[in-house]
Amino acid sequence: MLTVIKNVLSYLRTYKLLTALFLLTLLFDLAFLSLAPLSFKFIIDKAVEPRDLGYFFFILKVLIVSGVICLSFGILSDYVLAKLNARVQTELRKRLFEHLQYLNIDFFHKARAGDLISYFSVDLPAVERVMTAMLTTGIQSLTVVLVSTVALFYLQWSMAILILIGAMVIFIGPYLLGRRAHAVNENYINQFSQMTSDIQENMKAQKVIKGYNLQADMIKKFSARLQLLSVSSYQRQVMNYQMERLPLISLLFINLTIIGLGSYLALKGHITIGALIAFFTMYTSMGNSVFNLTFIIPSFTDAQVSMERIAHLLDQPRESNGRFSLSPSDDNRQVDIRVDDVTFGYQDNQPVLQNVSLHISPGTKVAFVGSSGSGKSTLLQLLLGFYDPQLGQVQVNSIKLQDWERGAYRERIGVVFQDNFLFHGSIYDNIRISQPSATREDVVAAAKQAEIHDYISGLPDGYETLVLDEGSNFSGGQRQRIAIARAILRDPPLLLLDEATSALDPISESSINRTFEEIAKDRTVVSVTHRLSSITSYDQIFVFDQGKLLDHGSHQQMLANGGFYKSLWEKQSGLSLSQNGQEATIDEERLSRLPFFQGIERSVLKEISNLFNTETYGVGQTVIHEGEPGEKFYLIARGRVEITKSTPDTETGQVRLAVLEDGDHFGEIALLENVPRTATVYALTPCVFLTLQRKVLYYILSRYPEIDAHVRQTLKERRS
Ligand SMILES: Nc1ncnc2c1ncn2[C@@H]1O[C@H](COP(=O)(O)OP(=O)(O)OP(=O)(O)O)[C@@H](O)[C@H]1O
Repeated sequence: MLTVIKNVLSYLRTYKLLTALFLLTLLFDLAFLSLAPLSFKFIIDKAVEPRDLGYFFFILKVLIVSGVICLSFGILSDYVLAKLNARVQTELRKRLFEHLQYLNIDFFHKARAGDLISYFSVDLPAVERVMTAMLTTGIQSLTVVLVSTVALFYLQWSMAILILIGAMVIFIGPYLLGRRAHAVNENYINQFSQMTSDIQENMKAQKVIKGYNLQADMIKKFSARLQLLSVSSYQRQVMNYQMERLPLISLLFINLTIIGLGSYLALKGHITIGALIAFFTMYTSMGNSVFNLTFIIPSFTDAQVSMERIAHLLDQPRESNGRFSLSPSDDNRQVDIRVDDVTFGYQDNQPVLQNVSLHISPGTKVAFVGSSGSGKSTLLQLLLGFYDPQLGQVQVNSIKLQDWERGAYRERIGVVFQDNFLFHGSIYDNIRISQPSATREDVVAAAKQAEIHDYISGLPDGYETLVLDEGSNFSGGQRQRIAIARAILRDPPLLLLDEATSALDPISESSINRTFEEIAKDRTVVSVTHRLSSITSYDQIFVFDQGKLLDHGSHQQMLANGGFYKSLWEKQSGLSLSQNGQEATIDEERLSRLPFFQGIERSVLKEISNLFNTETYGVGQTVIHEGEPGEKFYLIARGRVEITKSTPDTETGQVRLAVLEDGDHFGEIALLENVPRTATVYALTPCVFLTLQRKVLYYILSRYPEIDAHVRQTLKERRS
């Protein structure tokens, strides 16, 4: 409890003047509440006993005047407390939000979004509640308890029926204020939930925000939101206090009535003075106040937990930040990157990149390729400064990345991810977010370059069309083009592309690749991709496998070198897609590289290649269900799938076996016999498959008994 009180006092320290004003107004309020019983002494001694009606009315006037004065101070104290609360809350919210903007990206991978939101929706309100409870009920009840403890020595109580009637009067005020209070509360809840949505959006957008160094903009926008929330919170609190105050006013009336009526009755000799005093002290009874105090104890418990959580969040490390904003030889458009013997893992002792060294010269186009999970995206994230290497270093323009002021470095970067975040707002704002100083013409020019201008212009609201639910009202390709326009508008010397086209259908993909070719001129481009055909013209290709850099060079050099790149290339070549992406074909050369078709005559392979069908699947669709009979073989012409198997050992009941992509195949046992599928296959991206039915294959092969036997034998061997 002491920690909570200490914390609340520390929050109030920033607002010394307001706090002092509040305490002063509260003092007047309390003075009346506590000292009112003393009036009986005067009434009894100076008015009732000597039966002096004139003096009685004088005391009554003094009581009414001081009552009104104290009531006014009480109302003033409500306003001051509401302001104080709104300020402290705004300050705490801002402090937490600012801190979140600069936390390591790792924090957001580990934390659950809902948990983060609850700092704002649960913890801060708990702090607010305890602050209010402390400054109102806490101080008041404590004072009354102290005073009434002394009074109890003298008093006894009666006239309970009048109290019951008074209690009914107490509810009339809140009833009358009900509708207005409801509206004010509704407005507050609306503002609050909008703020929660903004925060949730912000958390999801951390990559884009960090990539484009948007923290300051985000804080500014959030401050504007807080301003609105602060006003509605202030109104709500004033209303709540009034709702609480109304019964007090009623109580005051009852007090005055009792004092007046009781004294009058006593004056006339109808009741005893002792009964009158006992009745009055009912209102300030210790029991009541003790009840009030016990009522606020849970809020202390809640607040203690919440304050610890908030302190823990504020203790989380921020992104490291250096002091260099310009290198000595900087002309702002040249970005020279050296990765020097870098080892990195998300967890200690589990390196995802091992001893990687490479150089990216200014103005060149380079690609990171390799098998899934080989660390390509991780290296790109190191280049973005999202993580620091555990060993070795990344140097930009001969300066260690950690020594750069992160903002200054990221100002030079344009980044397009596979999934790009679109903020709630217009398309125009979504593009302009990367360059707030851009004019409308600049935005339109960027949209034209990203080949999305015509589409936007054709929408009824054009550039003002609202992006709903993170962009769900646009296709993957349109969202991607908006993100590309965003990157182009920034005109960055360094363009980072992380699987920027893999979520797209083939038509969108090839046209976006042309766009990239266009915008890549005059800048350094680093592209992570698994689609080799899109990077054959790049200056350098770096090939990764299991966290190690295997090879690098131009496409031609690496084909000549042979090795892993050549096998990746061969896996993907020989597969073609029609313009509309609906028809895939495979040539005999590629077929002959499938293990069970090796050594078969080209003419037969040509016939087999014509037997393949094309099947397309959308993201998340199941291609094969575990346990279902299998009669088809699949070859991925384009796309990425996940292979999972059911197991009782994991929470989800599934274990991931592999991720396969362009050129990979699965389900070959189905070509041998009709056995149940041993795993489930999901499409991770839009997929185009070439499929071959067992029955169709053997119908053709029945004409070539030798080949038929060879294929069956190879499949049998591969199965065992
Ligand atoms: N935030 C993370 N926390 C923990 N492990 C991660 C995280 N991101 C990636 N990994 C792991 O690091 C390894 C490399 O992942 P990375 O995404 O860099 O590979 P990649 O070559 O880009 O693969 P892909 O082409 O499938 O995206 C993988 O084993 C992956 O599971």
